[in-house]
Amino acid sequence: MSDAGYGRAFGLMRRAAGGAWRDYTRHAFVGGLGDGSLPEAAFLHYLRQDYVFLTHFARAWALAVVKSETAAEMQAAVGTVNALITHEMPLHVGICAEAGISGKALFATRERPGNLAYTRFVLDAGFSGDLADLLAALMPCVLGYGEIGARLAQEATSQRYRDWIDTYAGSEYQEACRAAGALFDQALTRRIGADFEASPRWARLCDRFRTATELEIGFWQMGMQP
Ligand SMILES: Cc1ncc(C[n+]2csc(CCO)c2C)c(N)n1
Repeated sequence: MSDAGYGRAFGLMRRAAGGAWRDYTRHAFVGGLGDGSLPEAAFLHYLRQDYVFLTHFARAWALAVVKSETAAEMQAAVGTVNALITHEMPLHVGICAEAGISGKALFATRERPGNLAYTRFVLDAGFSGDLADLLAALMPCVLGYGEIGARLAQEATSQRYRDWIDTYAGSEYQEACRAAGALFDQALTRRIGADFEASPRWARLCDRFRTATELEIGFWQMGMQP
């Protein structure tokens, strides 16, 4: 598969991540969303953990505002902070409420270690590095879900998790992925030059991308263990 139009840096890092990318985007949890075999208890457990995840993910995008060097970078980052807090997080609250999980129970969710490791890894990439480091850690999440949603929309054999699939396969999210990929290319070009692979920083940036990808695999794994 190509980079799905999510930009040049993503295509290169995705390839450099090797089997980890495949294990993330074709995990058994993803297969269960597509064929409807994922137990509801696992899905709801995942959603509750994901709510906590999004809280810290919004903090990481807020850090991207802090680490921005241009108005365009600031605008892209703050737009994502806003989308996360005003759209994505209430969506989780709504789905959980429909399933009988109150806001109080959702907000009291205890964070699993793998969840904690992932978001604090991303935040640390930003605290200890620049916007290139931070975005390398953020991209597997943003673009991986875009790729998974687009594929499941074609291949799903069950309607059970159709709403979840449609959220990520939809044109609005796919457009957000193309914008994130463009931001990533521009931020890297500004900081390491246009010949990404020739930069002395490239290997380390690829490492951050791969580690975040491995932490996504761990997140699916956690989702299957309510
Ligand atoms: C574990 C986990 N990984 C990725 C996503 C997807 N996601 C998180 S934030 C966001 C919007 C833009 O940053 C998207 C698509 C998720 N929900 N949970």
